[in-house]
Amino acid sequence: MFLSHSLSTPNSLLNSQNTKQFSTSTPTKQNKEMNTFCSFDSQKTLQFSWYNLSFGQYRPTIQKLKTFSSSKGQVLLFNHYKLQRRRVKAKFGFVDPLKSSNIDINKLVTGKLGTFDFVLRSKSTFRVDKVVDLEGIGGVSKESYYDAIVVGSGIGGLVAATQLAVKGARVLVLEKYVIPGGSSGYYQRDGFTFDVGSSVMFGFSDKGNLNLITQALAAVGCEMEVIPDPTTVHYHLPNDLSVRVHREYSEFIRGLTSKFPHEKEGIVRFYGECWKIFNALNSLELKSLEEPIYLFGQFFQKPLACLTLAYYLPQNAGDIARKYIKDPLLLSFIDAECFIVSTVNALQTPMINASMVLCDRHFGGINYPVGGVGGIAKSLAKGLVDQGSEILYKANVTNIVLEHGKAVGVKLSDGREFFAKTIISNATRWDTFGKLLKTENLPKEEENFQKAYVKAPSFLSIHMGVKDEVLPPDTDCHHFMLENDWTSLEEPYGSIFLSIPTVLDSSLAPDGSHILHIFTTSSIEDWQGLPQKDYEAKKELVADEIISRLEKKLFPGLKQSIIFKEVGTPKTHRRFLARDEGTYGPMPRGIPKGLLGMPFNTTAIDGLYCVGDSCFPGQGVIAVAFSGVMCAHRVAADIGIEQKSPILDVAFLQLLRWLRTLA
Ligand SMILES: NC(=O)c1ccc[n+]([C@@H]2O[C@H](COP(=O)([O-])OP(=O)(O)OC[C@H]3O[C@@H](n4cnc5c(N)ncnc54)[C@H](O)[C@@H]3O)[C@@H](O)[C@H]2O)c1
Ligand SMILES: CC(C)=CCC/C(C)=C/C=C/C(C)=C/C=C/C(C)=C/C=C/C=C(C)/C=C/C=C(C)/C=C/C=C(\C)CCC=C(C)C
Repeated sequence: MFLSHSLSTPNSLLNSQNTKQFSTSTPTKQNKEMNTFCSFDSQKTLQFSWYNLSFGQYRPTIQKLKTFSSSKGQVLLFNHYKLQRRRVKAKFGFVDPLKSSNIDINKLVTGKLGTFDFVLRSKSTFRVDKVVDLEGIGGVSKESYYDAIVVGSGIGGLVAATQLAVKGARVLVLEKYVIPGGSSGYYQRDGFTFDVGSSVMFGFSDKGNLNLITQALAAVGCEMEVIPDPTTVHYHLPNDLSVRVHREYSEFIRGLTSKFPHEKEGIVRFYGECWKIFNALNSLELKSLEEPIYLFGQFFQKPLACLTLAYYLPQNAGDIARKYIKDPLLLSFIDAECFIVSTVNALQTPMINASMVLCDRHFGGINYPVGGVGGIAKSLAKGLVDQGSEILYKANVTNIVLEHGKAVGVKLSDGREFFAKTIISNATRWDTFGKLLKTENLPKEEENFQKAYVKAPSFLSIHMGVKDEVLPPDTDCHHFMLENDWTSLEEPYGSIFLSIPTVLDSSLAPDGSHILHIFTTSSIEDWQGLPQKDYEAKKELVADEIISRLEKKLFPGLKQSIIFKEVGTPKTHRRFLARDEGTYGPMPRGIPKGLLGMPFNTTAIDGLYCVGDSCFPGQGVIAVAFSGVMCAHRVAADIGIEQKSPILDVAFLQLLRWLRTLA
């Protein structure tokens, strides 16, 4: 795989109009040809370092970059690097810079060594007129010791990594799969680009403080083109209750009150209370709630907003809905509103989380990234590299290495080891503490978490390509369907989620066709222990039933229109996302005290942090983005690149631990 990116953080010197590019090839010790290119300005100042994008099990490390002028007036630049298993010295020569006119400073400089592909990017400054020596590899390079290693490149992990990188930390992200994104990744088949998971993007607008995905991208110089979705979701519910959630809040309220005129006041008051919370959230600068200097600062600057949030922290949406609404059918509708984002009913959904999503869809609106959701992770990964940090794919972390009880590194399934000041796990807490850490006892904190939360079920996903004539005109992008019986809402296969992202972005599918991503909750137990043939047959059978239900209720002729179909089960989620039992995230065992019991990013293990959906505030792409922002702030404070007070920290973290026990 050979990648080329555009350089989004060019150094001012490299930006010079007079920048030149030149190339050469030099045999290495292994006698393999290597071609490299580099750029420099007319003042003969070079700026770059090596970056490796794709390789097998070796990780070249920059040791030295050195330059000299040859008798022919040529400029040569040498780089030593180390392969993980055995060391190889390599020389990189760059010839005749001043004669070359082939300049493209907007391209990252790419190179190849044997089977390795490289990208050269700007970093350090060198005078090109200095003759220097080439020897001197030895010991572990400082370059291979990181400020933070992030295990996993889901949105949670990537946001933590990029936020740290822009603060000046050197980060290494290790991803088991071949592309970034995890549940927010993508895959391509027969001309279709499928989103692995949800296509509903909250926090992706250009308004306010809560557009965390937009902000995470902007932090690393990326901006994505988006398509506004006029309808967040179209509900198709029992008793033919059909509700469209319009982007315009007033239109949504008008639509809902027309179905429940007797509950008009209750509707306005319930959603009004959500706005109170949303506005409080939106007025804050969002950083780590585990960092007391920041938190006290926010209390000082915005006491009302902070007290509002503190008040709602232990509350659930269902209780508040019941204060205003009496009609059981409308309360069931509120359950559905919560279920689609939390996989539990309103009584189990924290009020802060419900408010966040029930308002953001009208405030910033739901926006779909052109080219698919996968572009978000790709952009973040590129931004990370542009900041001088690194991401390795096919890097399956099997162990978190502890030294005197502190997390100091990780070990991969192929034997490679990497070390850092801090380790951040984007694997679920169940995977982190059940698999990656080989400690005998589960820390008390994690025990408490596992007592309060269970793994939410996974999904059965059907990705289909269909002929476009099967969709009526004005079909919405997102649908939620529960046909007959409200009691099936939370049952496996009870309700059906459907996204048709090609309604917004037709470039995702070949002409004349649409993508249907259908998913429904399903548990791994249903799919375990089956011989391969029976497993395949069961997939077909269950998928066929789901498609029949959609055909009956929404799209007559659906089966006949299928061009492509691929069915994934909880086992698929487990395999590709490395999530225990393929779980969608944590789900409260009983009625939680809002968000009070959710752990933040620090863990009982010194130097080990968690990020992602098993951390505060839970499931959801925007939620894990927030968890990434919080984690980066806490880690930055702990490694000394953000302000911290050790005394306050001890007291405050203990207080938070105690508060969680009240949940
Ligand atoms: N699970 C789903 O079905 C699904 C679907 C749609 C959206 N989502 C959303 O995405 C959110 C999850 O985001 P997230 O950032 O917490 O996590 P994530 O699951 O999206 O990403 C975790 C990443 O870590 C990698 N990983 C895990 N263990 C690893 C290991 N040992 N070594 C190397 N890499 C490893 C995985 O391959 C994955 O890329 C969910 O809450 C949900 O809202 C989930
Ligand atoms: C600390 C203490 C003690 C105190 C203090 C007080 C305060 C200040 C507080 C504060 C707080 C805060 C800031 C908070 C925050 C929060 C947040 C941001 C949250 C967020 C959330 C979010 C979420 C949850 C989201 C979610 C979402 C989701 C899940 C989505 C999903 C989707 C889907 C699945 C789709 C559907 C589809 C169809 C229908 C088709």
